[in-house]
Amino acid sequence: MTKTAVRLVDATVTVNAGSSNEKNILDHVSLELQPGDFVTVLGSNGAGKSTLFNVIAGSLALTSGQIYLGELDVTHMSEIDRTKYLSRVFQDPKLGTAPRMTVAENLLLAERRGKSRRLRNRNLTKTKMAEFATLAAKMGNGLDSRLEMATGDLSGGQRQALSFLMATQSQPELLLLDEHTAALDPKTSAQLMAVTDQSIKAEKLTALMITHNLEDALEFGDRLIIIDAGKIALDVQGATKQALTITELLTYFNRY
Ligand SMILES: Nc1ncnc2c1ncn2[C@@H]1O[C@H](COP(=O)(O)OP(=O)(O)OP(=O)(O)O)[C@@H](O)[C@H]1O
Repeated sequence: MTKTAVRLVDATVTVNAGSSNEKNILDHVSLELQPGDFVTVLGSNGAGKSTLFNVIAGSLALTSGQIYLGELDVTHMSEIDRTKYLSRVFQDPKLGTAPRMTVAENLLLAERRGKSRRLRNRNLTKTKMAEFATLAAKMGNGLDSRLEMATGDLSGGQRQALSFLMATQSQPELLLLDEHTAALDPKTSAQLMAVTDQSIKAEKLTALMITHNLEDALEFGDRLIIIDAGKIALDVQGATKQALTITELLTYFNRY
């Protein structure tokens, strides 16, 4: 049997059950990712992309179906407990970092992902600061020279780069990127996207990335899925993904 990184079996979320507004916002979705898969996720507004991420992360419970991380059935595991295995980066740079803490303190906190979150600043030794500077330097945006700056004083791009670093620094078994470059200007967004791609490849991370940028969805990752009305409407990988065009992708959006 092939090892899986994440597996959804018939995952369904029903809202307004029993009323005339009853709806499956996630509708019997079965999806399996192998370790190292980098999957881009497209879909129109309200299609169910965030719902998919919410059920994987544990912030929304399934009505029926199962979710596995590796071999572990996490269907009923709390969101907090799932952070031992997965990380999520949101669109808003303010989410995911503590504003009054310095960049180095945030990185120290992220190192303790899934363990006790008690922070001891004496752990920020010279060696640790040098290690964090090397880590931050790979973001290529000056974050490494701001390790002692309060995170709330960073630019949006630097803060989002920090969120990404924090999400990846302990090599999560699954990385959820929820439109993580959407709030950034085009240059900053392209820079973070390039670092994202490099990190996922270098660290062989398994990742799902929601984006509304069709070019990014085609350029990055080795698999692409489109969510439509809570279902997977398209799931392509390898050469089939490479052969996809923007025009073909648009046919999935022009139906509405
Ligand atoms: N708790 C809830 N109760 C009722 N309806 C909900 C709930 N959460 C989400 N929905 C609905 O489910 C549908 C899917 O929402 P979701 O946020 O997953 O879409 P999305 O694809 O992420 O959209 P966007 O691109 O706008 O972020 C929407 O119609 C939304 O209004």
